[in-house]
Amino acid sequence: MTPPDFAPLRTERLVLRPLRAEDAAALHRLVNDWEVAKTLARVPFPYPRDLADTWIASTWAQIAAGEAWHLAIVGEENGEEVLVGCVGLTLSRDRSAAELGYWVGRRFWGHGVAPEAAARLCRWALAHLDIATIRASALKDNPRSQAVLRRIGLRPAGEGRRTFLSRGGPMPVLLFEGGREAITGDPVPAPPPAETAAAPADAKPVLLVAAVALVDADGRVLLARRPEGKPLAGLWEFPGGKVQPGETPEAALIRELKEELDIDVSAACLAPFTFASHGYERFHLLMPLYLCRRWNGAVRAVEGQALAWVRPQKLGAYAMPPADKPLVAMLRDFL
Ligand SMILES: Nc1nc2c([nH]c(=O)n2[C@@H]2O[C@H](COP(=O)(O)OP(=O)(O)OP(=O)(O)O)[C@@H](O)[C@H]2O)c(=O)[nH]1
Repeated sequence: MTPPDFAPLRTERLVLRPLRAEDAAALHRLVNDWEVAKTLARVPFPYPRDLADTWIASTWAQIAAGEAWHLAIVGEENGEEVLVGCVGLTLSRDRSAAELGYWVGRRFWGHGVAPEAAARLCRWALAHLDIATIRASALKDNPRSQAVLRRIGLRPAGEGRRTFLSRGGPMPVLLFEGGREAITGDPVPAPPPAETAAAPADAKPVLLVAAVALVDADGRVLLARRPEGKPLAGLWEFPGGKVQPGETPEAALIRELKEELDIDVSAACLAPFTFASHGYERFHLLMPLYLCRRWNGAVRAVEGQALAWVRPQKLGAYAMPPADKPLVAMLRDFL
């Protein structure tokens, strides 16, 4: 077997990449340490050397099957790549959630490696997999790991018991979970204009976003997937974006469609259809939705975002921001 094709994920200081057969010795050295093994559910102690080889091969099979992504966390020391730990996500049976796990070699503790690596993998997963939730657990006697989970945005979700191979039986754990809002952030509001300074302290700014349902000759609607790095990454939405100060919604759409999809649209081809008015946690979204059946140029994902032409009846199968739900129902009825 060979390592699967998986483009490494980079952070400021680390690279997350599939494990390699040559990592086995270093992996064994780091994980065959009671202080590390005692925090891990599926790791025996002592850890047999040949288990490292078997486990590495099993991670390749899981990535290839799209079931779990256990990656090496590597850093750089004196210009050389060094294995620091591992981070992984395993899909739940119904594939709607993934379980996060990680460990860091003792010599690398205290540098924020675990939150940096775990946050990166979670953001990747929410943007690229069809999951809505990330779950994790940490031993009750492991406050350091609990702090990591809180730091990446997961929230406490009760208590449970899990079998720990290293401890020889079930142990009490704290459960954590979080969705897109918690991990990739609530969409960030535009700063409120000066006139709203006198508004009540709890008033949310109103954010004006223009969006469009592009409809092709077969009656299919274009959805774009919010790319990694944006709030709510991984959700599917109608192309569009924030209306800038001094811009009309139509001008904003014409600009966004050129920037995001490389097509030219004229204001005359943007037919007002309906709007969304939705209270997010930190702002209120007001989003006119236009219909457009004519444009110049071939639709192209300029920002590398995934695109899908979707039949109206199939729109419900795509996870979309909560504001879009009523729009989808109206589109389905209309088209
Ligand atoms: N384009 C678009 N935005 C939507 C939809 N539904 C929805 O809630 N929104 C929200 O509207 C806001 C649009 O912001 P955006 O981040 O896409 O806008 P933008 O491209 O101008 O942002 P940027 O320049 O900051 O990257 C986000 O908060 C997004 O979650 C939708 O169907 N299409």
